[in-house]
Amino acid sequence: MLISLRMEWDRVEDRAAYPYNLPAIAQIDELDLDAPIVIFVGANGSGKSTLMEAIAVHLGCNPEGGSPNFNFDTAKTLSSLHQASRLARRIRRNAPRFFYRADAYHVFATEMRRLDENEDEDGPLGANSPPVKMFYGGQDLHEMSHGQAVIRLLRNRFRGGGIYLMDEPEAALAPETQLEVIARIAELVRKGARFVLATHSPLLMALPGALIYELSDEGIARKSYAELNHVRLYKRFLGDPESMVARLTAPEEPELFDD
Ligand SMILES: Nc1ncnc2c1ncn2[C@@H]1O[C@H](COP(=O)(O)OP(=O)(O)OP(=O)(O)O)[C@@H](O)[C@H]1O
Repeated sequence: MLISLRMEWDRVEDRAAYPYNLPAIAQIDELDLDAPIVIFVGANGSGKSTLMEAIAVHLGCNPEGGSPNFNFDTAKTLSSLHQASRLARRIRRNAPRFFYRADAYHVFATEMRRLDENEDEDGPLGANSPPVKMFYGGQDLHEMSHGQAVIRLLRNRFRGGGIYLMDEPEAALAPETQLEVIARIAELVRKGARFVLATHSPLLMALPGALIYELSDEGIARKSYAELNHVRLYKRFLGDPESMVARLTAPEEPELFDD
C-alpha cells in the first residue's frame, strides 16, 4: 500500500529548474497516494511521467521500465525528484512490483530477448532461472503485438499483492482491449494489488475507486471523473464531432476547446 509522496523542499537546490519548476511538482508538499488505484491525468508535458519515474525509483524499479531485476537504460535522463522526496508506504519487502512504460516498451522487449538468448549471463532472477519469457506466457514479446504483450503482462506477470506502475498503458490498446484491462486491473485490486497509472484514456480513468489527480499549468488537484478536462473534451467531441471538427478546421482562427 502506498501512503504518500512527501517533498523535502529543503533538499532542492534550484526550484526554478526541472522538475521543480513544473507547476504540478512545485505545488506538492505531501501527495496522498493511499488508494488501491491512483491515476495521474493531464496535458502533455504536465509532469506525469516525471512523477511516475520518481515513484518507480522509490520502489526499487528500473526507471526505464521493468521490475527491480531489470537494469537497462535508454537515452532518457532521470530527474532528481526521487532524491528530493520520500515515498511513505506499507508493503512487503518481497512484494512483486513492475513499471510498465509504453515509451520504453521496445527497449524492454529487446532486453528480455537478449537475456534469454545470452546463456552465459544470469537472467534477472539469478543463475539457473527459467527464461525470462516464461514469466510473460512463454513467448518472446517481439513475436506478439505491443497490445497483446500488455495483456500478457497483466494476465501472466501481475499478481494480487503486487504493486504496479503503468505509464500510458493505453498507447497500444484498442478500446475493447482497454475494457479488458479495466476488468483485469479491478480483479487484481480485489486480490490485493495496487496500481498507479498515468493515462490519457477516458476509459481507464473510469477505473472504480481510483484516486485521480489532474496535472496542469495551475498545479495538481484531486478531481472526480466527471470534472476531468479530458473527459469533458471527449464528451463534447463525441457528442458532436462534425461541428467540433468544422470549427477547428475553419479558415479563420480555430477556436480552442478548453471552455
Ligand atoms: N530530463 C529533462 N530535462 C528537462 N526537462 C525535462 C526532462 N524530462 C522532461 N522534461 C520536461 O518536463 C515536462 C514534463 O515531462 P513529462 O514527461 O513528465 O510529462 P508528461 O505529463 O508525462 O507528458 P506526456 O503526456 O506527453 O507523456 C516536459 O515539458 C518535458 O519537456
